[in-house]
Amino acid sequence: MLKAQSLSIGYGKTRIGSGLELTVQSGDILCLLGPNGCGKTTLFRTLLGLLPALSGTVMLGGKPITAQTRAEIAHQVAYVPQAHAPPFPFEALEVVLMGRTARLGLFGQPGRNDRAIARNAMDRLGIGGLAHRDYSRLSGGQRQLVLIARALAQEAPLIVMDEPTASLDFGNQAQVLAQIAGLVQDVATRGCAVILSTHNPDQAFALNAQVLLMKDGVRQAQGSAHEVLTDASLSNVYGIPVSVETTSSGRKVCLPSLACQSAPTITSDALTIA
Ligand SMILES: Nc1ncnc2c1ncn2[C@@H]1O[C@H](COP(=O)(O)OP(=O)(O)OP(=O)(O)O)[C@@H](O)[C@H]1O
Repeated sequence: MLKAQSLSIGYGKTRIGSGLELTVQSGDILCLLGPNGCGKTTLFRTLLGLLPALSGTVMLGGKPITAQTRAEIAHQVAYVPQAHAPPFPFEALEVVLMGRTARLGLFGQPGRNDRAIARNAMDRLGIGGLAHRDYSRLSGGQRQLVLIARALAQEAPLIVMDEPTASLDFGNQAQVLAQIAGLVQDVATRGCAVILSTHNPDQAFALNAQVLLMKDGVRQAQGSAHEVLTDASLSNVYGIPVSVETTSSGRKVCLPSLACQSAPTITSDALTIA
């Protein structure tokens, strides 16, 4: 489905990361973890063909992504960005219908089938009641769910989500994680795959995901959450003592030390918090 080899990422002459390798197949969940500024969004933009790789290759559906049109890419991969308020007012349903764009002709208008698919996607996420609300006036969490519904309406076999739970409340975080788990198992979606970034390593355990743990644009560890997320690797990447514990129900959780630390450093050439 998606394969990246020897990938260097960045902006013009500014290299943000290098030596990145990943393969995603139907039914996979790949979780990108790493500190602020380590290059997760830059990697996403490169994998989506929105940003040229500085070197290396991204193959989507067996073809170089650079050789494919936006419409071809959109048939294969949907992107859920972090939610921002748009400058123009749209109904939430219209935003979800935008997921159908690549399936319409050049001047095509969404038809009854497209509307049904968009409504289904909203119902599936429990936000059918928001269909006619002004998207720009929804809460951050509601907007995030609308963008996830837009990706579902796109019916692409791979969904890339940039911090999909960032602005969601506790309950909606669990709901979205459950949807992600359901998507990759669901026969109706023919076992799609999901790549997501998160700042919460517990989510990688909850999803039983594959993990790419990054720091300064470089892979620190890669493999199943259970192999990769250890006290040592998390402490190293986040610069604070972290302990991975197992709950009485057998689930693993990551507990950062709250003892006073020296100031955390945001990686790369980004800010350093004093
Ligand atoms: N358009 C750009 N031009 C140059 N540098 C950029 C650009 N956008 C981002 N960067 C830099 O690239 C680095 C990686 O940023 P990126 O957004 O990929 O990190 P991230 O891991 O997604 O961070 P976060 O977890 O905070 O969202 C940062 O140092 C950032 O300042």
